[in-house]
Amino acid sequence: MQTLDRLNRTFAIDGHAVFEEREPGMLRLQLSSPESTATVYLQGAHVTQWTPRGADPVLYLSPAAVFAPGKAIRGGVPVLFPWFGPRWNGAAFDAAHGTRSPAHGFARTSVWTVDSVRCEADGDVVACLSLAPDEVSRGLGFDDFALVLECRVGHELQVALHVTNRGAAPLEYEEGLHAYFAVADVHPARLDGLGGSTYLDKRDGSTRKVLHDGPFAFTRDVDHTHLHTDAALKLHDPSGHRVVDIVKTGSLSTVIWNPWTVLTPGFADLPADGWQHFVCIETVNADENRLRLEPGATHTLAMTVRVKTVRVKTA
Ligand SMILES: O=P(O)(O)OC[C@H]1O[C@H](O)[C@H](O)[C@@H](O)[C@@H]1O
Repeated sequence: MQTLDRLNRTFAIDGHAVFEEREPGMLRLQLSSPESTATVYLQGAHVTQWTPRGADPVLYLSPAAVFAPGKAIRGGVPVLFPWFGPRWNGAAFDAAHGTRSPAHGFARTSVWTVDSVRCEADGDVVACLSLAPDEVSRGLGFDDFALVLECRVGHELQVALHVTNRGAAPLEYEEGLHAYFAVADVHPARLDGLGGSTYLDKRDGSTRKVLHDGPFAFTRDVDHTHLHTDAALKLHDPSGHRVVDIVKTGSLSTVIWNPWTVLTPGFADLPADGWQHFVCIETVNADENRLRLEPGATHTLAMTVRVKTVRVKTA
């Protein structure tokens, strides 16, 4: 059993890693490197904060987020496994098993185990958490996987999800690092890297479309699953005077999401103006990019984030 005391006795590193319980039943790990700080909740192995020294937080965390056992946290980097959005065979599975498959899978609401916390020679702090099958996953038909989430905090944030198939049959799954990036104002924000890519427009019945060339502007609610793309992305946030670089590995889908004014009222854990202050840019394998992992094989999905401040020219 991972109690606060035991976690601190086993893994705390003076000045670099400490466990806390700010909300009842919600243990979290505070990481601190010379270059940045981060917070990781054990529920979901969920990074809720990453802040380079002297900068504003790079990840958006909803001021109305709910921190309670079993509830998904709105913001940061939710880890999605073994399906993205609604389960692809959800209706059939649920009917056959008399159960209900939660949106985005069970990983984000499961409590992960802390395996290690370490400081590297270059000052980076690295935490590894794991998730093994339990009653919940077995009830949903997933009995033979091993997940490891590795979070590296330094001048970059690196989040890697390693999935291993421990079973005798192929493991089919979807996965995602559903990152919420903070922007000072979404209106002038632009996203580079998806021009010309094919996507499913979920706001239009998942119609298949091709994105125009050049930067993408956020002008309304958006929910795109871009397919067959491993392109690096650049989020320009002129009001925040910064550019965020997002590099993906082991990912062929990129999801972009913003609920705008239209959908925000449907989210009790988002404030009315929340949509103006984030865009989700998600490192994913979903839909046509769903994975099939052979017995014994491991796949790694990873996202690396870097921030550059853009100087404001003064006359
Ligand atoms: O409310 P959640 O279950 O966290 O999902 C929030 C959003 O996640 C992704 O971006 C999906 O593409 C959206 O369709 C979904 O609305």
